[in-house]
Amino acid sequence: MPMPDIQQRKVELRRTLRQRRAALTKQQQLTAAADLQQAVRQLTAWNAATRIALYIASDGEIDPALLAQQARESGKDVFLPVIGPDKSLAFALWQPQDNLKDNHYNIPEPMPDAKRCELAQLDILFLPLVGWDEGGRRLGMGGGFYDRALTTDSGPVLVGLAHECQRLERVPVTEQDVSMDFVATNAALHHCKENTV
Ligand SMILES: Nc1nc2c(c(=O)[nH]1)N(C=O)[C@@H](CNc1ccc(C(=O)N[C@@H](CCC(=O)O)C(=O)O)cc1)CN2
Ligand SMILES: Nc1ncnc2c1ncn2[C@@H]1O[C@H](COP(=O)(O)OP(=O)(O)OP(=O)(O)O)[C@@H](O)[C@H]1O
Repeated sequence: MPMPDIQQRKVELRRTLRQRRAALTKQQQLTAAADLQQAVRQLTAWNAATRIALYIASDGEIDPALLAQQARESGKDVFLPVIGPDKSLAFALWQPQDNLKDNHYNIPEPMPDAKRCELAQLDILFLPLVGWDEGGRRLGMGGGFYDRALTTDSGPVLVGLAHECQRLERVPVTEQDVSMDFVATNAALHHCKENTV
């Protein structure tokens, strides 16, 4: 399929899936966020991890705030994505008392002076996403931020966080799209690596 068709298809799927998660009630969101913890606890890498990155939920995304709290309680450092002027993505330390500042997309991020962590030093990277499939293919918000940041093979375990209702039969991807090792949802931990072709 030529590239423009894939991009167009992604635009349509984003619209559908964003509407679907926006339709979840506050109560459904709270239940999903609580249930997400069961799935994440099944990750082998979770117990030993000392540095993890996640995100501040926006636009109906499943909320990893409880995970952040749990991580800190077990002594892990929690990092958040910070968008650079060159559209790069860095990861900055997020401590509960920290003031955050809204980025261009009105998503709060740590201040510029917050301690950074190299991607290679993270143990687990939890990714926000709009759509996912069993093969670990990821449809994001369309900025390409994570794909550009994840161009090297070595790095953290990549775990997408999502509502089960954001699942697609197959996410259309290009060569630049980075696939995930796992997807943790409100219903299960999906192991993706063995399914990728
Ligand atoms: N919670 C969260 N944080 C994140 C991401 C994410 O997907 N979720 N990102 C993942 O990459 C980065 C931000 N990427 C984003 C890309 C587009 C839009 C967005 O709302 N786009 C609007 C157009 C806004 C505009 O350009 O003014 C839209 O599509 O409607 C939001 C975040 C870094 N932080
Ligand atoms: N490694 C890369 N190098 C340069 N450009 C890239 C790279 N990866 C993605 N892009 C570009 O970024 C744009 C958005 O890509 P895509 O639609 O895959 O974003 P996304 O994964 O949905 O977004 P995000 O990761 O921010 O949630 C596309 O124009 C794509 O070509």
